[in-house]
Amino acid sequence: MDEVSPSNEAEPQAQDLSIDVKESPQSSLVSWRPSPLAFGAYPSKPTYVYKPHNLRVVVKRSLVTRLTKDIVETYNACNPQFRYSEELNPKRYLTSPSVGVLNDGYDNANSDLILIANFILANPETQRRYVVKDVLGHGTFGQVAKCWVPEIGNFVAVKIIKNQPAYYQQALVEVSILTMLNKKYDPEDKHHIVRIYDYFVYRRHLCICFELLGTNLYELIKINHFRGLSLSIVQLFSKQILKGLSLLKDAAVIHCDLKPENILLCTSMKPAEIKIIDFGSACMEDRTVYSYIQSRYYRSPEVLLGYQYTTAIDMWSFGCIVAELFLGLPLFPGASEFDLLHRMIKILGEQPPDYVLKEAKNTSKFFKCVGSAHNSGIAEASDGASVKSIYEVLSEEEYEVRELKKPNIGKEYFNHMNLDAIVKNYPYLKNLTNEDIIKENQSRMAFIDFLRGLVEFDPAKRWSPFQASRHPFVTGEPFKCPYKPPLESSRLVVAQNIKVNHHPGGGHWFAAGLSPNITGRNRIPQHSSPSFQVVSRAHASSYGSLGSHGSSYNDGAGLGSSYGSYGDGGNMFAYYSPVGPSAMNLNTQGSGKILGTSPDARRRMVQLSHGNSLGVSPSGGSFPPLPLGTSPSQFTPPGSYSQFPIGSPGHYGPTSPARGNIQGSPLGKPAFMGQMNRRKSRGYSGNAHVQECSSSLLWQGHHMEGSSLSQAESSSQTSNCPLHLHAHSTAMSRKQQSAGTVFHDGLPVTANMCGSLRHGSSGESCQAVGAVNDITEADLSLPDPGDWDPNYSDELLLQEDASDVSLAAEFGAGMHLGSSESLRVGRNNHVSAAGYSLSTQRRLGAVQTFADGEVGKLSYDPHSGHIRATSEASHFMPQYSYSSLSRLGQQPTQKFNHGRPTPTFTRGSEWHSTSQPPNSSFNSGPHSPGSGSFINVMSWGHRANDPIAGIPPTSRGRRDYGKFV
Ligand SMILES: Nc1ncnc2c1ncn2[C@@H]1O[C@H](COP(=O)(O)OP(=O)(O)OP(=O)(O)O)[C@@H](O)[C@H]1O
Repeated sequence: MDEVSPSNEAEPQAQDLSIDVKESPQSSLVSWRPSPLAFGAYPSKPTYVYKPHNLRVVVKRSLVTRLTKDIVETYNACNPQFRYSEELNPKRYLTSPSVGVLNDGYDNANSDLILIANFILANPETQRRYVVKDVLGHGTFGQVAKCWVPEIGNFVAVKIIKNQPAYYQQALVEVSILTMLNKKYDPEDKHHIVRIYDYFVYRRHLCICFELLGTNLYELIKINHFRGLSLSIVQLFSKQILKGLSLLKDAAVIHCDLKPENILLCTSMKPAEIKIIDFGSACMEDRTVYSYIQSRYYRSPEVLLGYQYTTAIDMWSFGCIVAELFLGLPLFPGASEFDLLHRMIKILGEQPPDYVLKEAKNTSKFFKCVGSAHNSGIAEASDGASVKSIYEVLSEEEYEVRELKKPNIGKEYFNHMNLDAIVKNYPYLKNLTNEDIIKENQSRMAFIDFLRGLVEFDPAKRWSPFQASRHPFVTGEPFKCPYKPPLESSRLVVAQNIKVNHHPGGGHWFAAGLSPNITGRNRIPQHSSPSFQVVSRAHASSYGSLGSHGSSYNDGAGLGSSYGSYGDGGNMFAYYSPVGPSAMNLNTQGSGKILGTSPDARRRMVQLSHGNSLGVSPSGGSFPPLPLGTSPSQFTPPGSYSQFPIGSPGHYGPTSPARGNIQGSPLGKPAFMGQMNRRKSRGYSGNAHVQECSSSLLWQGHHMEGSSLSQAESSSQTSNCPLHLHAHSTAMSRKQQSAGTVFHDGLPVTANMCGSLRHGSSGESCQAVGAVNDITEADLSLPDPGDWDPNYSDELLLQEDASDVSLAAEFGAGMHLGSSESLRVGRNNHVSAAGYSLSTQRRLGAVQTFADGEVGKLSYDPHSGHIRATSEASHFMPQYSYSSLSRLGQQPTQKFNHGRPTPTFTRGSEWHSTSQPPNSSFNSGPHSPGSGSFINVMSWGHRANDPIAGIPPTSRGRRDYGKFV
């Protein structure tokens, strides 16, 4: 506030008398020093003279500001003996646990770099500094920190990968794919794919620098109390996601983990913009090595059934996401794969086509054959109408007999178990006029038709991003009749090399796609659907190898170990060398460095110089590229040298590393299992995870029972945790007093809908903690999506979300990717062309710390819901996520920002287990919890007044695979 200050002449006296003296902007630049008199007796009369002609406007700093900003001087004024020492400052740890046990004490037991506030990550090559300010999230791969870049004057997000070779390897895939997408396919940043700015190795951690984004769509739904968003917002997001997906299709990249958590709001865009993140599971379309991909709720039928998959699986996930955006709840919240499939069949009123079931490797797990062999192929008539299939889905009992275990079945959320009815009967906003309702109905009809083209069982009939983007729901054209998509051209992908220079390992990349020396692998497999029409054309934007040889991750010191894998069209090789020279910093005689070096000369890869090594396998074809999508599991035990065939997509026998004859993992068997689990059974339920794992994991030729993991999980999941307590105490439950929307003649008759929240008691919470493993959807209740806030507006919600976030959009000057190319990074920004290659020298510590014992102890971390290796009790360390609810000006909620993965259904667990299911379009059927009631009745719908603390602060537990590090 501007104030009038005394004259200049009087100022010195005034300063002597009080620290509350007014300062001019100029004087504030001069360091203010409190005088000892400031703490003396207050003078009885002013000692300065008021002279009107010397009046000037000054800005007054508050007493608190001065005392705290200049605290050291204040202390000195109080006590001249006081000496400030930075070392004595208490550290604000951002990583949990914060005890350094690995990597010379830099890493915790989870191999995460221990971060404290203002920790500086530095790119050793460019000297660019990233000052860690907060942790944004946690994922399988490590931590994502919000960092300030002083050089640029802006924030970025830095993903700090765990210091383990498996994660390092896979993170390199993310770097390479994202680099390719950014540079080659989307140089102008128009396709809603996150921008990658930089990457480097710091204290043995690969650090990947991204543009800073905002809240993810799951958090957005959560902030909205799991009420769906309006169709106009769903349309807006759909359009943008489709842009991203069409880019991925052009680039022949499958994201493999599309879900609301991996779609983030941009921080500064108006209208709201979103971007797709997390390419850590992505793979090239012709390198579909893994059979267990996608988070369960968003898992496509072909992945579930073990059929060959393409970019079409992302379209399925996309369909699930848009449905969830509208409904506020997942469309197929399967507690197990069996449950997932049954939900799909029920809601869609169909089942996968016979041609898929005939070839899929898991068909017998879920279906029985009820027709004769000669009937095969008549599952679909020529006019497209389905005829009786020769396959019938197993009942629960039949499944149990076959698999010797009961399938996990989740709660049924929807009263109406078919897609059309679920959407049509979804509660309307209150106070809509008749005209609004008619419009809404029309939009819903278009939306249903849109969804039907996405969650289509037949991958060959499922719409492509291009086809979907022409749908009236997206274009906004009037919807009159079922949409007939334009004919989609298929493409012949032409191999072309893309090189990502200056890989942190030094030099050439391991392959991230095709290599010219791999023949016959650069064609996207076509589905053999009777209805699929292919018009082949040359692909304008061809893609190819991002590199050409295997990789390893290793200490620079001679005692390090080297890991690597590489493959070709028919085989994939993996190797491990316990004493291999550093793969990350070995220089060959040429300009390049070696990745994947083994002490065995036969396995050593010769690095070709950058200039001429595009797409060429480094050793004359002996070490063909590592396919994108490398799994942490691709490591072999010390000294071993394994080989397992890759095969083509869709051939899953020995194709997946999960089924390969790898002899073991340097991380230890449990570690390997944990890593495999990441790939195997993403979803929510820990039980389901174990179940899925045990049913299909083959390792060393044995059937993996999963029991050890199961035991580990269950025995470790009983730990109490204050956070959990908190989470449950703030969990909401609901009671829907009356709700229901009857669709009648196109117009809904909206019943009186209201609901309430209550905070669970701590006693209940304790129980819930103890039984965390038992928390399944069946125990959970729902928020009431029917109890709408008449004042609610999506736009307001989005505004709120974006309002408090530091912007990264201006970032860019000087940020660069690759070595010599100018790259646009983020909107409005250009990166400089200054090259940076990364020094990968391990300056600190000589030996990589991957001892079996360190990773072999499983425990359940109730903070995060992760199964993790622990060596000691984790710290109870609150963190306030940048995307946490506290950003909305609410009571900050304690947040352990470990990210989403959890072996339990944490999303569901956010609701109180005794609450009553809604009456509206949500079912209280056989799997629903019984009746319950809200205590402390609170209005549910009024967002502005909602106690945000009532929303559980827990991180997003969205996967069911065990976290193992
Ligand atoms: N660019 C970004 N800006 C803001 N937050 C981000 C950004 N990238 C990641 N995050 C946050 O960090 C979390 C983890 O990131 P990400 O999904 O990339 O990690 P991950 O280890 O690959 O996770 P997953 O376990 O899903 O594989 C995200 O959910 C998000 O909350």
